[in-house]
Amino acid sequence: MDIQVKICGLRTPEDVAVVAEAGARYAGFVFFPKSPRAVSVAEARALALSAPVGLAKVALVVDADDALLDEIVDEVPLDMLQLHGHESPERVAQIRARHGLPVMKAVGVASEVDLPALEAYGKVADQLLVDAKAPKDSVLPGGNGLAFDWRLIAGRRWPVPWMLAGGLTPENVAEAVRLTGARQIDVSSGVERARGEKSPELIRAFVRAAQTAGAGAESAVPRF
Ligand SMILES: O=C(O)c1ccccc1NCC(=O)[C@H](O)[C@H](O)COP(=O)(O)O
Repeated sequence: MDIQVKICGLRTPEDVAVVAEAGARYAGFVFFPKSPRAVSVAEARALALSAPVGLAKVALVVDADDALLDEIVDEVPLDMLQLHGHESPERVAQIRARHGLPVMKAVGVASEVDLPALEAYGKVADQLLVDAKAPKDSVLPGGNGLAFDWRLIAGRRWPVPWMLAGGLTPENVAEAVRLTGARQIDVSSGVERARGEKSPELIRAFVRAAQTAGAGAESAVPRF
């Protein structure tokens, strides 16, 4: 089973190069001013232009208005928009129609009651990001390095591709893949040496661990 990895919160051309060399599929740029990983539109443009072919560029926004989205989409060569705020299903559909880019909607999960939202967003988004719900007092709606109970989604499937996120690390990603059956994995805090600062060693270790977990899962499937 091929596991696709997204590394989120890249801020330097070196981050982008390491992520690509390590074999990740997606690179995420955060447009949320309060984040230690925030980049400006101009910075994101330079980062996206430095990305090699095959590395998909994702813009992460939080309840962005049309003006900001227009600016980002006009300036930054992108492959996907990640909506990480309280965007309603109607707003997701509107953004998708307006910008002509695939849209991934992040949904925070802490308990069973959060799961129906995944069904609702699965009808309007191109992908889902199944993430840990941010604590109420958190400044950041995501990227807090917190995991949720993966057993909540074990065996569940949605009508669109989805990524697992929240508190993943090189050490726990194999168990997360085993429990959830995720084929796409997203990480930010777990590959940082300091808040907002990516570690090349941790990025490489994470991608290796995720891909090894995927290969293990494949070999468990009987071949006839
Ligand atoms: O990373 C941020 O600073 C951030 C800010 C605002 C909204 C979302 C943000 N991050 C989301 C992510 O990086 C990931 O998609 C995901 O939540 C995993 O984060 P982590 O638990 O840190 O691995």
